[in-house]
Amino acid sequence: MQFLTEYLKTQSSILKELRQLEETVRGPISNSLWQYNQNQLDVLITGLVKMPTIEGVDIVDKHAQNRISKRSYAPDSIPLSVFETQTDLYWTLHEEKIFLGSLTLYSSSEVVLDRVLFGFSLIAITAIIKISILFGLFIWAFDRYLAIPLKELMSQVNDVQLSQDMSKRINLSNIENNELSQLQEHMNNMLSAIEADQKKSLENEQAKRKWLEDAVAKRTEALQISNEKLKDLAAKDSLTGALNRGSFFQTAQHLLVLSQRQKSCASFILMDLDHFKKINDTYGHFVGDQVLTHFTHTIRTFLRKSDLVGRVGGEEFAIFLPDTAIEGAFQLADKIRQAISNSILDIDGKKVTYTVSLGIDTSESTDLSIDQLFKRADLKLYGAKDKGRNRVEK
Ligand SMILES: Nc1nc2c(ncn2[C@@H]2O[C@H](COP(=O)(O)OP(=O)(O)OP(=O)(O)O)[C@@H](O)[C@H]2O)c(=O)[nH]1
Repeated sequence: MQFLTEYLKTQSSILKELRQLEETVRGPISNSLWQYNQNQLDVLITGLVKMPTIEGVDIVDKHAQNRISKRSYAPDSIPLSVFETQTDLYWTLHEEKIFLGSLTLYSSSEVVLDRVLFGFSLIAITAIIKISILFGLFIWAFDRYLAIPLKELMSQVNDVQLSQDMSKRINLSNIENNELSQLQEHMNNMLSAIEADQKKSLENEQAKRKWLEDAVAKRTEALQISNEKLKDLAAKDSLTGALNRGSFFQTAQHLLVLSQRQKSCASFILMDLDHFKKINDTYGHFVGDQVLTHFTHTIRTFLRKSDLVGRVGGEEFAIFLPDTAIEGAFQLADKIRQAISNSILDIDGKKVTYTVSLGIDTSESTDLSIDQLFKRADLKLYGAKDKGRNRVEK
C-alpha cells in the first residue's frame, strides 16, 4: 500500500517535471522548427532523451507528420507502461501565433520504479544508520550502567562469600541512583543483618560454652571430692579416721621398702588398749567408741606428718615411723602411754580412765615384709601385757 502511494506520488512528480521541461524547451524547439534548423533540433532532442526522466521524444509537424521520434531504450526492451505530456508548438510573427506542430515527452513505469526504489533505498540506508547509532548507544549504555556495575557487584559478593567476612560491604564505583543502587543498599542491609545474627549466635555459643565449662568444672570438682571421700572411706576406719588394716599394711610395706633402699631404719609401734572389754561392759559400747576416738586423737598429737597410723584390730592400733631408730620410737611410745594414762574422759557425766600397752621394734636389713616387723612388735606387746599392762616394751 505504502509502495503504491509512493509510486503514484513519484509518477505525478515526474509528470510535473516533464511539463516544466516542455516549458523550458518549447521556445528553442519552436525556433529550430521555424528556421528548419535540423541540426539544432537534433542536438536539443538528443539532450532531452539523455535526461533520466525522459524515455522518449516525439515532434509532429503541422501536417501531422512525425518530424522526429527518439527513444532512450533499445527497441527490444520496451518499458511495460509509458505516460506522456504533450504541448503545442507555436511561432509568433507580427503578433500572430503560427501553429508549428506538437511536442510529446515520454516517461515510463521503470523511471518511476527506479526513483521509488532509490527513495526506499535512501530511507533504508538512513534507517540502518539510525539503528546502528541507536544500537551503539544502547550497547554503550548497557555496558556503562548495567554490565560493568553488575560485574563489580558479582566480584564483591564473591569476595564476601570467600572471606566469610560479613563486616564487608558492597561499594560499587560510578553507581547512579537507580535499581542497582537500591540492590546495593538491600544487599548491604542483608549483610548487616547476617553480621548481627552471627554476632548474636557467637555470643550465645560463647555463653553456652562458658556455662558448659562451668558445669563440667563443678561436676569435676564434685567428682574429685566424691572420689577423695570414696578413697577415704575405702582406706580409713570410719570411727577413728585412722587407716584401716589393709591400707595401713599396704602403705607401711611401701615405706619399709623405701627405707631399706635408703639404708635407713624404720620403727613399728603396736598398741592395744588395756581391759577394753571391761570399759565396754561397764559403760557400754558408745563410751567404748568414744575411748577409741579419744585414743586416736591423742596419739596424733605426737606424730609427724610422715608417720603412719592405722587401726589394725578392734582396740589395736599401729604406728609406722619412717627414718626412726628404736630409742626415738620408745620415747614417742612412752609419751603416748603417759598421755593416755593421765587422761580422764568425761562422757555423759561419767569419768572414764584407761591405759594402753605398747610393743616396739625396729626394722632390720633382712626385713623384706612389714609382717616380719609386725610380728616382732606383737611379741613385744604381749610382753608388755604380761608384765602388767600400761607399759612400753622394746
Ligand atoms: N566399743 C567398741 N568395742 C570394740 C570395738 N572393737 C572391738 N571392741 C571390743 O574390744 C574388746 C576386746 O577385748 P579383749 O580382746 O578381750 O581384750 P581386752 O579386754 O582389751 O583385754 P586385754 O587386751 O588383754 O587387755 C572386745 O570386747 C570387743 O568387743 C569397737 O569398735 N568399739
